[in-house]
Amino acid sequence: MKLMLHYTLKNKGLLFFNFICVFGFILIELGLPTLLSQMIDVGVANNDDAYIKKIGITMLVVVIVGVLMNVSLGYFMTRITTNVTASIRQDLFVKIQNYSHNEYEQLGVSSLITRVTNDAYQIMLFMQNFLRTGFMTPMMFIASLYMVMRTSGSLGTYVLLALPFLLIGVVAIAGFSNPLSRKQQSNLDRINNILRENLSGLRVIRAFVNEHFEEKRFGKVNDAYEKSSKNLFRLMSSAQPGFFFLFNIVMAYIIWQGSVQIDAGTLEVGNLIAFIEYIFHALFSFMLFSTIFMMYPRAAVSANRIQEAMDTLPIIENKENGVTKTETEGYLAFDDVTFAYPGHAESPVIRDASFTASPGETVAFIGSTGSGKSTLIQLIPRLYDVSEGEILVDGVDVRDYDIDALRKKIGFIPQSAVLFSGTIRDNLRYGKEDATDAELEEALDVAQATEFVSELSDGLDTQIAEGGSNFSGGQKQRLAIARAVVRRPAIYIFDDSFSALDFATDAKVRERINEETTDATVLIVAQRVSTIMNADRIIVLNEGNIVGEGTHEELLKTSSVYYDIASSQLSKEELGQ
Ligand SMILES: Nc1ncnc2c1ncn2[C@@H]1O[C@H](COP(=O)(O)OP(=O)(O)OP(=O)(O)O)[C@@H](O)[C@H]1O
Repeated sequence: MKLMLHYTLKNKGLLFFNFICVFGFILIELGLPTLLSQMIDVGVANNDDAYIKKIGITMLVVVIVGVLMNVSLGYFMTRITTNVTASIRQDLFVKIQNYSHNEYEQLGVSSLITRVTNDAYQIMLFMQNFLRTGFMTPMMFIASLYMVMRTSGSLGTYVLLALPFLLIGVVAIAGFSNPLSRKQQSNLDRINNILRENLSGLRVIRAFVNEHFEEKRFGKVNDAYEKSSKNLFRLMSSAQPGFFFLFNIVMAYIIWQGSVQIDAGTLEVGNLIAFIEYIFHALFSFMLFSTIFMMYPRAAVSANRIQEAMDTLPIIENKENGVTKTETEGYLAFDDVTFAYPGHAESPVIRDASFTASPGETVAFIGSTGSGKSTLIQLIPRLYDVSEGEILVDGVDVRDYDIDALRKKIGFIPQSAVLFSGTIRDNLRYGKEDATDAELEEALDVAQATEFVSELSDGLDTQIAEGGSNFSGGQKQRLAIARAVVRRPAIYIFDDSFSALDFATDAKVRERINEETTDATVLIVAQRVSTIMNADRIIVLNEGNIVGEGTHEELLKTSSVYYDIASSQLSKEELGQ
């Protein structure tokens, strides 16, 4: 409720007009039966044609104004609803953008997608109803009830007697629907999760002929979603016939009692007709409001899920007034760095790591799989924060930087190349918004991508399909390298970014990078010794510890771990034996 209220109150002007329209509409709806009763009891009873005509014209004008009020209400309600949901979606998106890896893992990517899309949609549905019905019905109910009691207190008592039963029904249904709504939304998260995995892993599924298994897996969560939805909808739809039943009983009883009073001469026909209209309005308002009341738990579950995502604080916080400028560019130092993933404090993945890297230097990292190479380099752009020790970039602790300024110093090329939908040009400019075509072509040349891009009929304007699926792994990697080169950062970080390139291309790309990055600091993580053997310095990692540091030749002599890796990949000649 807090979330919906907060965003709704941002539209105070529109809310005011929404309220005016509701109020006007109610006055008109309740004025009509009064006019009708006057027409019957005064005009018709006295055969006064002029009076009937006068009231008739007044009623026509009132009806037209009522229609205009209703149309305007629709307009204001729609504007508020769309404003509110668009703002929620936008703010949530911005919030998610600022999450660190930890929060993505904690809340789950699929769940975050459901929150931005379906949960926001649930709120929109609720708001649409609330701003019209939720505003109108309480006022209509109270005003109608007042008119009911004013027209005939004795008949009105029957209406009052029926109310507690209606109230108990509504509260009970709202109570039952809350856990069912929560279950339904979390089942939707699971559907989204499987769908995402399936669509992105389609090739693997086909290669392993596992379509049937996946169908069964999806079927299971789909059934669970269907079951929770069925239970919820069954509960909601059972409420309406129940209310209508009670509604009709009250109406029938009142018409019967009203006829008895007319017979006895204590009630006039016009009054009974107006009375029935008022009861209709009162009970119908109650019923409509109860629908809102029953819809609320569902919207509240969605609002809570969005609120939870909004309230989640990223563990990586941007320092206020953080450092934006430094005297030098590209100096890196790890000082006794220990790191454990959040929630795994007892088993650090990096232990007491210390090393330096300077502009013009290429420092490589090698080690067995799982030794902590990717983790170590992710600490530099603060994708995670160190648990102990410090990382200095140009003499400043990375935690003391303005995070954007820090990341602008770095060109990060991750293990699996990520391309965005759009053209090749758009993707390359991701590194530098105002890069000229000449700069883009230069970067493509460094990444050895000129040839395949120029062979494409649309060249730089070629559209990249979702996930870059219209390019090979090696082509994607080269485009990702070019994107980083466009930025001309002070520090390049290649996280196993040459793995999908053949040996010749790998060598050419590195040669060109060496030529182009004479002033930059280059960090390369690799599995292939041939990729890093020419680096100025190689750091050997083993189970999170730095167990060797030096040139290829030095390490062959001093590090048994390095020697084992190298001897498993290189020939005796290459090993110099
Ligand atoms: N998000 C995470 N949460 C918890 N543990 C993680 C996470 N990511 C990695 N790890 C663990 O950290 C250790 C180091 O992983 P890392 O990816 O840094 O190794 P690596 O040397 O880069 O491996 P590879 O060469 O296979 O890419 C592994 O034991 C891994 O299970």
